[in-house]
Amino acid sequence: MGIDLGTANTLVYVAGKGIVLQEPSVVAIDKDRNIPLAVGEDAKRMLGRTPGNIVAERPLRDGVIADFDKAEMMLKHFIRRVHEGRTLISPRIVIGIPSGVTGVERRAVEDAAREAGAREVFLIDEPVAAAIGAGLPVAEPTGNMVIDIGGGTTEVAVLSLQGIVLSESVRVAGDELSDSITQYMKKVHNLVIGERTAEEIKIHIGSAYPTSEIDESVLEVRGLHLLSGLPRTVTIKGPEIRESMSEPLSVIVEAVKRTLERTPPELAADIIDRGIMLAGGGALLKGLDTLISHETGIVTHVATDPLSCVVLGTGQVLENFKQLERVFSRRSGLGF
Ligand SMILES: Nc1ncnc2c1ncn2[C@@H]1O[C@H](COP(=O)(O)OP(=O)(O)OP(=O)(O)O)[C@@H](O)[C@H]1O
Repeated sequence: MGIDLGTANTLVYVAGKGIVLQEPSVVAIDKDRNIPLAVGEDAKRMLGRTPGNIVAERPLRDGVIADFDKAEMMLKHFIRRVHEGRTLISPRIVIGIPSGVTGVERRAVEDAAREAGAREVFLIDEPVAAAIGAGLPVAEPTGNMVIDIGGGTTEVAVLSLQGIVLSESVRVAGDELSDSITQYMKKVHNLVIGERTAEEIKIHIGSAYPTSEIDESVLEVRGLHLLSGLPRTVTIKGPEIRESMSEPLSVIVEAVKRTLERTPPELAADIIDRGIMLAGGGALLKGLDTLISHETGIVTHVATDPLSCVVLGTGQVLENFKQLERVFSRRSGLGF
């Protein structure tokens, strides 16, 4: 089983079957009895809408486990669901984790997977998994750059010969972009909006670079008016939302530039030839490829299915285990 245990979404790949589960990483708990009431999509619908005795939360923050018990509950639930309620046959699990995490954070993911029933747990650096899942020829002695923009972390990595040559991980990604929209709505429109609404605004009229489609679009947003305290609808425009996200976007662009500056010349030449690959849900932000291309002068592509790259990569590792185990344990973060 291959798992992308993400801040925003968890995906599971089963060898021979493909992706069998794709759910938001959210758990809703009955506080009185300490049992999960809902996990995944059902729990996400409860975010910000729960009465006092129920709490709906994300167990991961910035790509790492923030609440161990809830993360374990969630993993157990997903693994059981994949096994369709049958008794676990103690699977071997390959999990993608951000490359910049500490030893303690790695251990937390490994422990949660073991507690959830895994027989063997192997951790793979997310940029490596994303590159494999995006179809980059990572086995060749050529430089490839992948930028994986998830919910909590953005990872920029240069890969060659199946390993990470250099990487940088910043804890600014899709969720930070949504938070900037929330703050903007409050400050400029006096409108208090929830997490889900901010994400919907980003997906519908958010952009990183001007395009006529976005710049002419408007959206009606509902929230609570700060001054009157009453529900209100406000109309917003594409360009103001782009402007509201400029700060976190520049943090991502700077991380890419810093990584390029540190790249050895031969690999840098390869990256100029091959271009940069964008993966992760954040790659779906309109115009982000154009912004990175414009800022770096290097052609930038968006992976075919950015949200699935990491889990597809873990799946490929699983299905070619013997072949990849040798290479990964020697060169990068798989197994330790
Ligand atoms: N169409 C879209 N436009 C812009 N952003 C999007 C779109 N679809 C998803 N996202 C954003 O992508 C992010 C989730 O991406 P993904 O599922 O790759 O993250 P993750 O793997 O859970 O996070 P991490 O890697 O940080 O642990 C969220 O912030 C979400 O709002």
